[in-house]
Formats: sequence, C-alpha cells, structure tokens
Amino acid sequence: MHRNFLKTDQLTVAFGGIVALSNVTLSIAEGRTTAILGPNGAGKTTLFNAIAGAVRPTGGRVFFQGADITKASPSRRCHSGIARTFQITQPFSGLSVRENVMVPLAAGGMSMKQAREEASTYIDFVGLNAKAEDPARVLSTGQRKRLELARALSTHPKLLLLDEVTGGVDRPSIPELLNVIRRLREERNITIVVVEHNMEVLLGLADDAFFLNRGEVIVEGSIAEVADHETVRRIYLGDADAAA
Ligand SMILES: Nc1ncnc2c1ncn2[C@@H]1O[C@H](COP(=O)(O)OP(=O)(O)OP(=O)(O)O)[C@@H](O)[C@H]1O
Repeated sequence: MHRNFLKTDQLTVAFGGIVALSNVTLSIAEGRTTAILGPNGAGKTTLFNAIAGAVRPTGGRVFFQGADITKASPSRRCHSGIARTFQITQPFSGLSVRENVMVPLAAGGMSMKQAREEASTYIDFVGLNAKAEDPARVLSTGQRKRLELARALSTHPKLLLLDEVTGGVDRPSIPELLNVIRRLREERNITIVVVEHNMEVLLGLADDAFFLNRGEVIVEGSIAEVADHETVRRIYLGDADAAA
C-alpha cells in the first residue's frame, strides 16, 4: 500500500484576499476511503479543485503516486488516474443514461460499438440498467449520482474524488449509493476521497479523515477519532456538551 498515494505539501489557494486553503499538508493512503470534513466555506471543494487541477495553487505542491503534478493540466491528471464527481451533478439532460456514459468514451477515440459495450459495463456496475435508455433528466438525485459514478469509471480512475456524496439524495436511496461506492474500492481497487456532511454515512464508509476549518487542517486521524474529537464536535456538530 502506498501511504502517500496522493500528497499535498503546504498547499495554499487564495482568491484575491480570501485564503481558501492555507498550508494544507495531507497524505491519502492507497486503497482506503478518506473523508474531508469541515463546515461551509472550510475549503473542501477548493481542495478537490486543486487536486483535480481546476484551480491553480498560490503556493505548495501536489503529488500523485510520487510525481509532482502541481503544474499538470486537468486532462493530464485525468489520464494519470484522478477523477471527480461534483456537488451538483452535471449530466447532459437530453441524452440517455447510456449516451451520457458513451460521450467521454467516444470523445477519447473509441468506436461507437466499443463505447456502447464499455458503457454497459459501467451502467451495470452502478445498477442503472433499467434506466439505460431513459433521458438523464428523469433520474432522481440518487440515480444521477450513480450516473456520475459510471461516467467517472469510464476514465479508469485510480483515485476518485466524490463531492457531497449523499447531498440531496432521499434517505431510502442512500444505502444503494453507498454500496456502489464501497464496491468501487473492493472490486475496482479505487482509492476514494469523499466530502460528505452526514457523519452517520461517513462512519460507515470512511477509514481516515481530515477536518478542515477556515482553510486549515485542524484534526486528522481515523474517522472514529475525528468524529469524536472535541473541536470537531464543537465546530461541526454544534455539540453543546463539547462547547461548554
Ligand atoms: N472561485 C472563487 N472565488 C472567490 N472565492 C472563492 C472561490 N471558490 C471558493 N471561494 C471561497 O473560498 C472559501 C472556501 O470555499 P469552498 O467552496 O472550498 O468551501 P467548502 O468547504 O467546499 O464549502 P461548502 O461546504 O459550503 O461547499 C470560501 O470562503 C469561498 O467563498
């Protein structure tokens, strides 16, 4: 197992006067699921953006599998095995589920026949077979999240960044979605990093955790340790006992 599968070293991102991330140094271990926690505005999405290459850091470095990728383009990072999903899902709403998964494959140079076959594998993996010919706009939020996972799978990721995994998903659909995420790791050996607000979900999904506040990592450890940490309970959960 690579302990520093993904590593940020003193990573800083500023937007004008707003410092969204400040000297963030963290390591994500290969084959594990790591949670990024923190209140609104803590810098979680900015961290994902800096890892995926969507924002340029003001300072510090990002390493993936030992290579310095700080200056790599988003597409080079994607080719090297980093994929992400978004807080707000962005499918092509008029295209079918199958076509949505085929688009990135065909754009990568695959024949339509091959793209169709490969798309079927991913649609099957996320359990959307019954919806494959439906337009993406009719999907529920949970189904859209699974479509996003199928699209992410088409890039053959080694590291998958999942933003707000269960955000907006109705409660009964959550276990099925989490099951797909667990299988990504178990059956496809994908290292997962999740931003998620639901602590109950995280306790059942994540191994490790980093708690961000105002752009800084202030607590790290196992998910159980972080969830139980006094500072985390006070800031994040508004725990009256911890605040006292
Ligand atoms: N493109 C941008 N331009 C200016 N400020 C930004 C930009 N992106 C993020 N910020 C600011 O950086 C800080 C961190 O934002 P970020 O979205 O990373 O936090 P977050 O932890 O993901 O929050 P949330 O849980 O609400 O999604 C916030 O103060 C935010 O307003």
